[in-house]
Amino acid sequence: MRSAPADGALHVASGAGWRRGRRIRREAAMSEQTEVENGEAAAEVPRPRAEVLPPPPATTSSIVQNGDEEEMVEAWWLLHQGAAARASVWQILGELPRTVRQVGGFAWRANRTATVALVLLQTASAVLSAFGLVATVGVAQHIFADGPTPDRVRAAAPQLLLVVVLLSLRAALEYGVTVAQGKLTPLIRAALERDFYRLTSHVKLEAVDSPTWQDECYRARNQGLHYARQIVGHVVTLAAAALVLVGTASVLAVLHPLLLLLLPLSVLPVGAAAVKSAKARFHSFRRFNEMSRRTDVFSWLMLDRDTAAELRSHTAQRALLDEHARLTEQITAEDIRLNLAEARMSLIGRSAGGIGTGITYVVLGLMLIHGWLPLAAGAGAVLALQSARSSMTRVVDVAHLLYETSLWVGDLLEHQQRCRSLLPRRTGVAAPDTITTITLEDVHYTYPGKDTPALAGISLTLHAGQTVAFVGANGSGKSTCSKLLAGLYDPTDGEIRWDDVPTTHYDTESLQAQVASVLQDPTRYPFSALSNITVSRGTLTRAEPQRVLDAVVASGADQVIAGLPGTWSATLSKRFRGGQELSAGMWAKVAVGRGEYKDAPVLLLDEPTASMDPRAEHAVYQTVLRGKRRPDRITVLISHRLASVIDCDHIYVFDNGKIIESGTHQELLTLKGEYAAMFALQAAGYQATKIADT
Ligand SMILES: Nc1ncnc2c1ncn2[C@@H]1O[C@H](COP(=O)(O)OP(=O)(O)OP(=O)(O)O)[C@@H](O)[C@H]1O
Repeated sequence: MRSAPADGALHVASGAGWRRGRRIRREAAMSEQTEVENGEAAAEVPRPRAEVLPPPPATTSSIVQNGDEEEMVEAWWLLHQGAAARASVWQILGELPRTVRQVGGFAWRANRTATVALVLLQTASAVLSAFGLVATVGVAQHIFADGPTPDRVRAAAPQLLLVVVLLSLRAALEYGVTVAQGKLTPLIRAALERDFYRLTSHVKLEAVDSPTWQDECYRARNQGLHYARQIVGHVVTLAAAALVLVGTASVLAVLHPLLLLLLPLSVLPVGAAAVKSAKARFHSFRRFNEMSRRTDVFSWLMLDRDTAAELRSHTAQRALLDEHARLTEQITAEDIRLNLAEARMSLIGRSAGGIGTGITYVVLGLMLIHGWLPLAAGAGAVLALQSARSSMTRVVDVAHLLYETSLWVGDLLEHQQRCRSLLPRRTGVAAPDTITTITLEDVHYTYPGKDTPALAGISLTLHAGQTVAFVGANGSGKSTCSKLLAGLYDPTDGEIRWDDVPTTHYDTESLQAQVASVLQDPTRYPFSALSNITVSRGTLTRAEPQRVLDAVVASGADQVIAGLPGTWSATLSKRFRGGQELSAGMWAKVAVGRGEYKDAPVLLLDEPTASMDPRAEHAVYQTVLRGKRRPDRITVLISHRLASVIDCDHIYVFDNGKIIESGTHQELLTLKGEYAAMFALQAAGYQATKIADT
């Protein structure tokens, strides 16, 4: 690093020192300008590093080509889609106990009373179903008995009444099941959703940078949470159908033990057909989904407000419509093909089921002929077997659905577990709320998944009351360094110390709370103007009125907010009715106001005024940087407009993750290095205009 011959006095901490230093530096800047006019320093303008890029091909595809199914199948978001179609019956059955236990756990934690009620009511309903069947058989026995018809009907009447009572009771119990399920489902989903957002919004920034984590997160949110909503319903339906099957078996055993043998004969072919058609349905669903996701991209581009202006200005609507139409045609053809395939599958299923039923009735007939079974019991058996067959179909369908659903929910839970391991450091020690020095010692930082470091040995010391600037070419590491200062990343090597205590000693979040960052591209919160300021102190609903006002006056956002209908309560987003749209410069003022309101001992400003008009920029520098609303504050300014860093106490010039020069503006000009060259280039632009004007 080329260091300017700085003496300690240049690290001005007092207000008087700041102003004196400013005057001296101004004079130096003016004499430097003369040098620029002579064209001396301009000769050292750094050359951009060159990479050789070959020319592109003449034709290209958008996001999907005909026949690129392989790529679609392997897309990460499809991980579990169609898993039920691929799994064997044993795999599906093997997963069931675990899933039921898991869902039971969710339900128990969400609401114990509703869970107990659900289990009891569901079981009672199944028992009533079985009794209902027995009562129906009783009715049949009377109807098929010997004697005159009026007598037989009269004899059947009490049993008939019992059937009606049992059915009504069952309806009441099922209502109870629906109510308990209706309570549990939203509670479970809300609990999972709360956990999901609590964990994902707290994980280290590095994790958020990782594409793998992003993929997982997207999948967990879009699929996991979606399926979590359905899983209770699936378990309840499966339990109901399975209990009815058990009830039916008991009824058959009561009618005649031999009838139990007829049960598998009747339900297994139906079950096999249901397995086949469920697999076909899942397979088709998966393929259909893959394709519609592609069209969604185009639909979104054509509808979204953010893309609307550019789309029109490029007159690119036609190109997008063509791609959309091409994909829609493929989807339509696929849709028709799948519908026909499903129809064929259903025909095969029904035929298999029909054969099974035929065999059952033949056996039943033989039993009746040989007198093994009274006619009335035979009629009851027909009813029982019919109910068993429809329950079996339901069991198979729901078991498939539940299998796939449980994979997605399992994915969500795994993601949550991973997030727990990615939470920021918790040492139980809070960072101090006043800081005298921040020292970076040989700090290295490499972004996850990258080979080259973004910071390669940064050493510097920042003092309370100082304003320092980070300058340098794009991608040289300035923002990364400020993020490390903000506690958003930890060095991969080297150390950061606050008053000689390594920052790893403190809770990460407590460090972050002591740093106000105004980032390059500030977040445009779709909240009220007031919440857009208070959010920096971790609240959207509570404000310290005078402090808010001082902060927005300092940043110039007071004029922005005063001009909004509704002022403080105006919603800053057109996405909501009555919302207001701010310009980029206005947003920048709001963001600086937000940083000021935090009133932290460290303020990091990453190109805060890039989109502001010259007057607004000047005002921000006067109040935020020079006005020193907090005299003990360490302020770091990142800027490409070198005119704005002239007055800083110290300037660090970054290049390729290293500091190559540092000093005051004057010292750096004297050094005639990279900074002097960049400054000369910018100053020459203004100078040329001045000369042309005169
Ligand atoms: N989140 C990230 N993940 C991976 N690499 C990143 C990330 N952010 C920045 N980088 C890389 O780190 C290097 C330094 O980037 P950084 O944003 O710190 O530069 P900068 O000096 O602030 O640039 P600019 O002046 O353009 O804002 C660059 O090579 C950049 O591509």
